[in-house]
Amino acid sequence: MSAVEGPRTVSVRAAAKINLHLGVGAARDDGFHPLDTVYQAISLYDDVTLTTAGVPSLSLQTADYIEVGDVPFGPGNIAYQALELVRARTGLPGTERIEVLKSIPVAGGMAGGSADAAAALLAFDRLHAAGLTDDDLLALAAELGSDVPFSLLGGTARGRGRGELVEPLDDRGSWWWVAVPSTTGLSTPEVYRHFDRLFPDALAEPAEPADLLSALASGEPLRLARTLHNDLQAPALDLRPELGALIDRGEGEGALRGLVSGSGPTCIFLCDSLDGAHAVVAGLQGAGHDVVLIANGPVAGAHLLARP
Ligand SMILES: C[C@](O)(CO)[C@H](O)COP(=O)(O)OP(=O)(O)OC[C@H]1O[C@@H](n2ccc(N)nc2=O)[C@H](O)[C@@H]1O
Ligand SMILES: Nc1ncnc2c1ncn2[C@@H]1O[C@H](COP(=O)(O)OP(=O)(O)OP(=O)(O)O)[C@@H](O)[C@H]1O
Repeated sequence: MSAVEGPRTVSVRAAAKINLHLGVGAARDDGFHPLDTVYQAISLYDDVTLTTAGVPSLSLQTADYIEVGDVPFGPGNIAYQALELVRARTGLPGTERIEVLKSIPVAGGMAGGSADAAAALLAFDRLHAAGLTDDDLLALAAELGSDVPFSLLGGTARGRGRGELVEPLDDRGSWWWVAVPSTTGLSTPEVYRHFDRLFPDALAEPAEPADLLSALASGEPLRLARTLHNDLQAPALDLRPELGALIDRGEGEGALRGLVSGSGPTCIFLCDSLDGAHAVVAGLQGAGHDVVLIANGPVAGAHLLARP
């Protein structure tokens, strides 16, 4: 007599990213921009659950500040694309039910889609015991998007190439951030195109994060605040001028520094402590910003969740 095997389930959690430094060089021949960036994973998460199933399906649950309709269902979803890719490469048969629980703002400059792709890759590997190495997973991740390798790695890391070449960095801090998402997202390619329009003479080589690296190693918030840098902030603010007032307001409420997260429009504020972050939240909510989130970093990259 052979035992009938029931469905198997694996859940993986992946974090949002912010860019503490985002140096952007002139567009390469392939259209991508060379980057020298410092990523940090912060405590805002998406969870991806895969269950072996005869018929593939995708279901989505979102935090109350996320419009479920902003996230594509079916083949347009990057978690689905990640599974197509890893299935093709491993040659493993089977289909899965995908459940995405989303708290990372959509089209917010926080790599929410990349987190889901990274989580789906890792979940597939563990669900099917595919035996992919970390390097295999990083290479597949790079095919899915420039930010996806970092979503696997997490922590604080330098990103070069088009952002896909990642290496961990020494970070002695535990940093407190306030994040203010916008109700309407910004398209990443559109922000890069606007960078090209604003800076037709951009240097080929992106700016390096020299001072930021020593600030991270010091663990001192004020030092880090002085070295935060984002070359996509000018195009993002030009496309969304109201973000400038938000940054000023957050700094007026006591944040050490505010800036646009990646390609925006989410704005992030470095605070000196958790109490400092609560004060900034209260000030921004008082100024009419309904959704104001607190997160700390660095946190881990994509990882399995224990199941009961
Ligand atoms: C803005 C950042 O989030 C900063 O970390 C990333 O550079 C964006 O990474 P991503 O969303 O994973 O981007 P991808 O999916 O690889 O590319 C989307 C589009 O963004 C633009 N893009 C992206 C990365 C890069 N280094 N140069 C670019 O010009 C390209 O138009 C590309 O077609
Ligand atoms: N699983 C997913 N979650 C969110 N968006 C997705 C997903 N799959 C596909 N998308 C599409 O990708 C677009 C970009 O979404 P995402 O949330 O990754 O943007 P982002 O955080 O600005 O990206 P990045 O910071 O990496 O540039 C969305 O507008 C949506 O149409």
